[in-house]
Amino acid sequence: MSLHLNDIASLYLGSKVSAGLRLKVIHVRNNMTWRHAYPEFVKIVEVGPRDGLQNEKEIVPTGVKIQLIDMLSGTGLSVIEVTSFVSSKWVPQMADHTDVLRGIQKASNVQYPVLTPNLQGFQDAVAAGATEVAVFGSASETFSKKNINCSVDESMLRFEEVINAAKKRQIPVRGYVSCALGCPHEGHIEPSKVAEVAKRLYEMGCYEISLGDTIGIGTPGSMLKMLQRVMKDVPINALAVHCHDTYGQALPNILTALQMGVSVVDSAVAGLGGCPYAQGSSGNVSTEDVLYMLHGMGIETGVNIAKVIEAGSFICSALSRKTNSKVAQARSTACCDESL
Ligand SMILES: CC(C)(COP(=O)([O-])OP(=O)([O-])OC[C@H]1O[C@@H](n2cnc3c(N)ncnc32)[C@H](O)[C@@H]1OP(=O)([O-])[O-])[C@@H](O)C(=O)NCCC(=O)NCCSC(=O)C[C@@](C)(O)CC(=O)[O-]
Repeated sequence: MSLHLNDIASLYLGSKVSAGLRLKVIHVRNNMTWRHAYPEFVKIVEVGPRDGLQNEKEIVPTGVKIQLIDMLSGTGLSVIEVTSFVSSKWVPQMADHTDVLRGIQKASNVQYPVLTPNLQGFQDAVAAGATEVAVFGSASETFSKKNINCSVDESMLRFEEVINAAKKRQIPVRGYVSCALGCPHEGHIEPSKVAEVAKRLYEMGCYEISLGDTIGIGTPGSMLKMLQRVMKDVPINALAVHCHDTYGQALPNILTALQMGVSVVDSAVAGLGGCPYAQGSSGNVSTEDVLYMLHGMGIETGVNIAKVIEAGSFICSALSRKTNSKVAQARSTACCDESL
C-alpha cells in the first residue's frame, strides 16, 4: 500500500508539502492515528572514499583509494563521493584529489561528487574532470571557523561563488549543513539555525541538502525536532541525512528521518570515518548496516549488499582494521545466513 508524501508530512506539519515521492506504509493499524510510512526507494550516497578516509592518520595510497571506488562503482550505488578539493595543509589525506578523480573508472550510471569549499577548489575540481560538487556549511559558527576558517556568513558568500560558477557549467551542487544535531564546541544547536543555513543553501541552488550529525550525538527525538523545523523551509524531497554513529544512534536516527519522508541517506562503506575538525567523532553509519535495515523493510536501494561487504573487506584489510559494520562482522562468521 502506498501513501503520498503529503499525507505523512501533514501528520507532522499539519500542512501540505509539494513532492513527488511515494511512501510505503509498512504498518497500518485501524483506528490508530499513527502510521509508519517509508519511502519505497532510498538513494544511498556513499561517502566512504571521502568522509571515511579523510581522517586516516597514515596516507592511504592513491591506488587503494581508486580500487575502493572502482569496487563501489560495481555495487549498484548511484552516488559515490570520491575526494575533496581542499587545502592539503588542512587535510593531507585528500592531497591526491586530482589523481583519484582522474584515476577511477567512471561508470555511466554513477555520479562522483567532490567537496569544494571555495572557488579555488571548484576550479581545481573542474580541471580534474568533476561533474558534480558539494559545498559544506555549518549550523555552528565555531565549527565553521575551525573547519573552513570563516564564519557562516562568509562561507555563504564563498558558496554563492561556487554555485554561480557551477550553474554556468550546468554542474549540480549538493550542500551540507554540519552540526545539525549538535556541535563539538557549542553543544546544542537550535533547529532554527539548521533550517536557516539549509534554506540559504537551497535557495542559492543546491539541489539537495545533507543534514550532518557530525559528531553522532543526535537521537530520534532531536532528529524529529530538527527535521520538523527544516521541513518548513526546504522541501523534504531535497533533504538527506548524514549520520555519524558515535553514540550508536545512527540507525534509529535514519529510521526517524525515513518516517518523516527523507529518502536520501549518506553512509560509508565499513563505517569508516570521522571529521578531522570534530575530535572524537566516530565514522559514518556503515553502508552495509543501512542497506541491511532498508532491504529488511522492503525498501529498494538498487545496491548489492554482498558487493559492498566485499569493498568494505578490501579497504579494511588495506587499512589493517576491523570493519565497523555489524552486518559485515556477522556475515564473516559461519553461523549467519547470507540469504537474509
Ligand atoms: C577552506 C580552506 C581552504 C580555507 O583555508 P584558508 O587557509 O582560510 O584559505 P585562504 O583562502 O586564506 O588561502 C590560504 C592558502 O590555502 C590555499 N587554498 C585555498 N583554498 C584552497 C583549496 N580549495 N584547495 C587548495 N588550496 C587552497 C590558498 O591558495 C593559499 O595557499 P598559499 O598561498 O598559502 O600557498 C581550508 O580551511 C580547508 O581546506 N578546509 C578543509 C576542511 C575539510 O576538508 N574538512 C573536512 C570536510 S567537512 C566534513 O567532514 C563534514 C561533512 C561534510 O562530512 C558533514 C558532516 O559530517 O557534518
